[in-house]
Amino acid sequence: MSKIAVVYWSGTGNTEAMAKAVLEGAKEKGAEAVLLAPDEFDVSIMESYDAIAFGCPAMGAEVLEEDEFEPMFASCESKLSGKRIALFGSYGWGDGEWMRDWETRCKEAGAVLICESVICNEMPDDEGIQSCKALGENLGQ
Ligand SMILES: Cc1cc2nc3c(=O)[nH]c(=O)nc-3n(C[C@H](O)[C@H](O)[C@H](O)COP(=O)(O)O)c2cc1C
Repeated sequence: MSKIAVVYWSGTGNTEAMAKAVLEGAKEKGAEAVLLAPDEFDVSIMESYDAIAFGCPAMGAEVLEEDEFEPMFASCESKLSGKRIALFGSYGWGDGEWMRDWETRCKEAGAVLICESVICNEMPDDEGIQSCKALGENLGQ
């Protein structure tokens, strides 16, 4: 059984709704999957997961949330090489620049992005939830 971590930050619940759908998708594929906040995850436990979904909304000016998520993610970055990951998050008024920059960062760290990232404008609609579930299924199989 594969072990999946869904590590996310959410200020107003939009990315949280996405994370829950990712979790559901991974579990439906038989994976042992857990939802974790940034303070429950760091590089020291990264190795114990077969794959990781990272979720964070666009914050600041097209960046990851800076107080909790960014330090956690930065600590993992040096160990991302070869790691199977997927990214998701909600945004407001932008065009997804934060996600493009985040993907570039992951690729430069050598991570294996196993599927397309999922971005949703504010609260995910049904289609967004289905895309998040599919992301979880990809990770879980
Ligand atoms: C401080 C702050 C900064 C934000 N910066 C951006 C941004 O740069 N680009 C964007 O598209 N949305 C931005 N947003 C909008 C959020 O990404 C959007 O509301 C998202 O749905 C929040 O997700 P959450 O409910 O998971 O916290 C910002 C929101 C806040 C509160």
